[in-house]
Amino acid sequence: MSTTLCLHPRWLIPVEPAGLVLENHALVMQGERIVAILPSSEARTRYANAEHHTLSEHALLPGLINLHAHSAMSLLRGLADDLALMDWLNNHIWPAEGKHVSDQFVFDGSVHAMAEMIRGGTTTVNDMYFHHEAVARAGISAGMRTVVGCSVLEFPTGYGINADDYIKKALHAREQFVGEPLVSFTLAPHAPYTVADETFRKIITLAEQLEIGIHCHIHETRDEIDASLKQYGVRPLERLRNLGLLGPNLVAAHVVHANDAEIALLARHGVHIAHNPASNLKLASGFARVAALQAAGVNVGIGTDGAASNNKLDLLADLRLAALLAKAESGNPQAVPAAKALEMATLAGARALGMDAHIGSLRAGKLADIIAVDLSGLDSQPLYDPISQLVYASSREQVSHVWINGRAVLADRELCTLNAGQIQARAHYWRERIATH
Ligand SMILES: CSC[C@H]1O[C@@H](n2cnc3c(O)ncnc32)[C@H](O)[C@@H]1O
Ligand SMILES: [Zn+2]
Repeated sequence: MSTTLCLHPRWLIPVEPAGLVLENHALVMQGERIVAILPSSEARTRYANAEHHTLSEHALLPGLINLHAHSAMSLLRGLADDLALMDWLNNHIWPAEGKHVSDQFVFDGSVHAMAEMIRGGTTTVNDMYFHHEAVARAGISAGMRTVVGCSVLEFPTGYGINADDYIKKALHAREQFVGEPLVSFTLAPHAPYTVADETFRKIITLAEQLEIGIHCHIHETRDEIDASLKQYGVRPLERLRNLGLLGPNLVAAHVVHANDAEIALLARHGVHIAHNPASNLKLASGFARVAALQAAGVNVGIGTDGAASNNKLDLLADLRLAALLAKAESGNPQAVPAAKALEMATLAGARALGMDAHIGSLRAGKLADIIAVDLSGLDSQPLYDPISQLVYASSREQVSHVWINGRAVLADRELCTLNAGQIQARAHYWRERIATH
């Protein structure tokens, strides 16, 4: 019988229903699951033999879900800054990836990113990269819930040769991790400008057969739309609709540029959006119309994108940015209020991944992906509203504890599953290799 852990936080924020804050309540977990949320006093009698842990000045909430990341790109952080997307990719990132990306690079970079994410309260990452087995192994080492997005492009990158080869590698990788509780797979056609119609059709069929999701960069820049109009005579979203890609198993990363008709189209097809506010600002891609998307009923989660375009992997910072940007972009201070921002980084992400029955909120029966944020410091005072404090005034350093699938991966701000010193050493190793070649 697994041990029973009973957490007694100052504030318990289940996220579902939005805005609810429970005081004098406890959360009970057993094995990988939350088994009860009940008044603290009742928990102490009903679970008298359990391990009780008081978090007297902390908020307890569901783990954050990073809906769009390229974890291994942590090793390319700061390599090429202050550039627009296509210059950044064509002239800097793709050449560097061509030279350096290997199984070991992806494992080291992914572990590094996961350590950083866990320390900031992220418990699930929806990744998209190469060397899928290495990403999955990194997730298992970190104890992090990992959705491995298997990239598909038409051209060689050092990992695959052509679209069929990338797809073959994706299917092979997926087979290696069947039954692994923390790891799942998606097919990740890179973008409309790097993937041909025929490949999109193959991916749609395969995803349907395997019952897995699709993850794709879409409408990230104006250049992408102009190029599509020139090559295909239609904007990318119309092309993808015609191909049959739009549906509830699609996570569309970015969607910075969408007109009213396209927003209605996304809503009609139940497409999920991974909004990446920091990356969109840094690459000068533009301002996603988050308020309009949400008003139309589109589910919008939050991603960091890779550390080479963010340059941090700090979801708490980015959910604050998402809330602030939505207000400025829409001219409406009520756009994305604090509780909505928190929902975007948790439950909306879970919904986008088809995992909302299992993660994304604190509820009996769900998996125990949980974080504690210390609100005792002067930066959090005076504290009128813990959700406001979390979203508008907290920083990643305040994340004190993280459990994933019921297992402690951060305790009193110390990593439990990973060795920070070793991760640093690997980062130095890669820095030397990359900077001198
Ligand atoms: C197919 S996933 C890996 C591939 O995508 C590149 N990439 C990283 N960030 C972005 C972005 O914001 N837009 C488009 N492509 C991006 C990454 O360097 C890999 O080559
Ligand atoms: Zn990306």
